[in-house]
Amino acid sequence: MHIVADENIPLLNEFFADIGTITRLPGRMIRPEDVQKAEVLLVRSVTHVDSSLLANSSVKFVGTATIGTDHVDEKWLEQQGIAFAAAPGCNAEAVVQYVISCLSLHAELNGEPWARPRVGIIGCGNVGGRLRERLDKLGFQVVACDPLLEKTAEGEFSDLDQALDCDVITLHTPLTREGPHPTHHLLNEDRLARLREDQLLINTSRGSVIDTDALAARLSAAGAPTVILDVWENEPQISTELLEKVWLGTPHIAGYTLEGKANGTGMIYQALSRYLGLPVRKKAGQFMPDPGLSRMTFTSEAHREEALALAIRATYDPRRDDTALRRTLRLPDERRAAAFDEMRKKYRTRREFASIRLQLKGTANELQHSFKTLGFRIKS
Ligand SMILES: NC(=O)c1ccc[n+]([C@@H]2O[C@H](COP(=O)([O-])OP(=O)(O)OC[C@H]3O[C@@H](n4cnc5c(N)ncnc54)[C@H](O)[C@@H]3O)[C@@H](O)[C@H]2O)c1
Ligand SMILES: O=C(O)[C@H](O)[C@H](O)COP(=O)(O)O
Repeated sequence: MHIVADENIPLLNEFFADIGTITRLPGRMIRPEDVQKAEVLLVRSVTHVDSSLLANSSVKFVGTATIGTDHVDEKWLEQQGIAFAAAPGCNAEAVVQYVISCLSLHAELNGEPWARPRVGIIGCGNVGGRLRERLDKLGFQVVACDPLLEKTAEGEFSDLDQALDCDVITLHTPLTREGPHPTHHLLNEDRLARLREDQLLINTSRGSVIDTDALAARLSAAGAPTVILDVWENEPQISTELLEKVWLGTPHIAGYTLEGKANGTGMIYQALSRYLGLPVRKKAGQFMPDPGLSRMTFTSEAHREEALALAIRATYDPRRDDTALRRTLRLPDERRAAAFDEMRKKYRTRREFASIRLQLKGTANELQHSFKTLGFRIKS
């Protein structure tokens, strides 16, 4: 069996070498001639999978090792009888931890208590739903907006305007252009105009959920909100004007923990195995190496806010990725897009909170509760 795969999918050999022969290609460069004789195509978010790529191919199965599926024409695949599998939720935990790190950093730099702001979560699926639960347990006031879920899911939901009125607004919708609640340019000029200077807006969903030109203009006007962007319109050709104006900008890596990426590969391996009628023998967890940092100790002196900030930041500090992305502003225009992709390709090994075991010596129960809620492991 011939498998064509994006070279940035981790653990390709470990999961797929005994299923077929793998041809690895840069995801943005996969062409119709590359897949013509392939039976299986494995991609990440940068490969557009549609009739123009697959019409003359022998591909029978497409897997994307990502949560987002806006790069795949699922309707066309279905019409052609081509099986399709994505990896829902694979890196949801990574994105939740990215948002929590941003919230913690913002609170610390503004001298604000950690759990004070009201957080509006727009889109409450795998990422937003998990974030909602986590923040609820940590004592945040959460305003959840998800018009597609509100009729079926438990819990209270609010409308978009209520979510957009919160101290922090965080976007977790898919990118959609059709249906009753399309998200393309959901945050348009009109909605952006209503945001206030004291608000923090975080986008880890897809760049086009916000209108770039309108946001750049809003950030140049008086009373602009603080903005953190992980995702951008027209990646990898992102707006340098916008990057200069946001508080933190990262190169679409919110989901890039080792666990998140490996889960994505593991999920499409499972789907392909089931499709081929093969036994599912491997799991992402078996390929996880020991983390570089595996233990931290806090004593009874530990102040809750500082201890949480320290542990969160030791695991992930968004300023590191922001600094690296901002360095690309110095490059000539024609090299910037390649640098964006290169940062993602060579992204360091980032681990999740659960990879760290905390030793708590006589600390308050409240601190222990917060650490556990965040997902750190506590050494008893
Ligand atoms: N930055 C990253 O690295 C990264 C990583 C993972 C996922 N993502 C993006 O985040 C998105 C969300 O991920 P997820 O796993 O939570 O997806 P999901 O499909 O589990 O949940 C999305 C939720 O958004 C809701 N929704 C749809 N349209 C909406 C609207 N107009 N207003 C409010 N809610 C709406 C849906 O009902 C659903 O509950 C993905 O589609 C992907 O594009 C980005
Ligand atoms: O949808 C997702 O899962 C994420 O956006 C994913 O992390 C994107 O990473 P890429 O596929 O571009 O490597």
